[in-house]
Amino acid sequence: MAERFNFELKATDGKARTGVINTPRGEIRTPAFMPVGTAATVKAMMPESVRATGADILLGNTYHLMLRPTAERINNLGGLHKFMNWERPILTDSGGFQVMSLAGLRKLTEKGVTFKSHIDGSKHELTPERSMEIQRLLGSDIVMCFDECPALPADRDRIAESMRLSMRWAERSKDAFGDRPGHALFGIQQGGLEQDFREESAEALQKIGFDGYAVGGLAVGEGQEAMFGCLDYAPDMLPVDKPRYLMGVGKPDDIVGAVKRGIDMMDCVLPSRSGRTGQAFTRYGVVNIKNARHADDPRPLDETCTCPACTNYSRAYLHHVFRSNEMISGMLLTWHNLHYFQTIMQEMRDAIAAGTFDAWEKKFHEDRARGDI
Ligand SMILES: CO[C@@H]1O[C@H](CNc2nc3cc4c(=O)[nH]c(N)nc4cc3[nH]2)[C@@H](O)[C@H]1O
Ligand SMILES: [Zn+2]
Repeated sequence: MAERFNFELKATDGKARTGVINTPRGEIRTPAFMPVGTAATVKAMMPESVRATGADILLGNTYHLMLRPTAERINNLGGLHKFMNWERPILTDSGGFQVMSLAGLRKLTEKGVTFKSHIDGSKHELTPERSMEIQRLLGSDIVMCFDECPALPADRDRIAESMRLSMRWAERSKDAFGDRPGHALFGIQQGGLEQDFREESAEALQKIGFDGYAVGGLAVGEGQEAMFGCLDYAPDMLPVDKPRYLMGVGKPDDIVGAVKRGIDMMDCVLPSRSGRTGQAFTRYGVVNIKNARHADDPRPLDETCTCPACTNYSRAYLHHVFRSNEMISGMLLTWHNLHYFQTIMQEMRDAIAAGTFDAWEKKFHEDRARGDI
């Protein structure tokens, strides 16, 4: 077990990279996809099932856990790993993004954000210092700076002002984080879709110095073309020897495009959230299992998939349990989706190591064009 946190680049293929992040709680193979475990659970999944899909690390949320059951309670009970029975690495988001997307009555000042809980209306405050304290109480292995993520579209002045606030908060986050061997603090690049602001943000973060760097401010409704346009230059502005984490992404083709552009880590609610609604991601495209055409289909969801849903059940069964709103429906489809996302991550890690990423990407898109699913 590594005592400290370090990133080893193993191979590159074009801009795509594969490597390993060594942490005291185990290694993270990159490029890595992190299932989202917002309220101390990856919804509908036991932790051992999450591990069985191939995940090395999962994501938790400062915002949700500070409201319920509170970071202090989790700390008193031994920390988030023990609390949720996941002993491998956990990355926690810092709360600012979730406050802006979930909380009510928000007031943003230089100090931080005050807001009302979306659960019970109680009043709370998040600052860089409080966010660092919460993530420390949780026992998070990878801590995110407290930042502000502006909703797009926004005008340049708004984006610049927000990015510069986030850079001042990054400095305060680093000061409050202190020196914690074996724990990492990641800075978050902001700047919207403005190349000059992205450059200014990357320079500001590197002057402060972080263990990893996230590309923030994306996957906020800008669309894939605009996101890829930004990813054509933003990751290159970040240190080559540190992990690069694209927050909140995404659909399978978003993930492949991000890895192609030099991203090492991603997280998204999509596979779990859509699994609960009956939307299955397969090698050949998306299957909405509630559609009547699956009612008598004896085939598995995806013949190439080795997950429990595809190994032991027919489309007809999955269709039935979704139509009858049985709990097993969300469990099986969430497991399948997370398994599929981890399968493409493993295939990309192998392809980059073999120098065959372009050929792999070509087949990835050809398979999805088949359409007869
Ligand atoms: C596709 O899923 C939908 O879209 C959102 C994912 N998109 C996203 N962009 C993000 C940006 C940031 C950021 O700039 N800073 C911090 N600290 N955290 C972030 C978290 C983010 N998540 C989900 O909420 C979901 O509704
Ligand atoms: Zn499957």
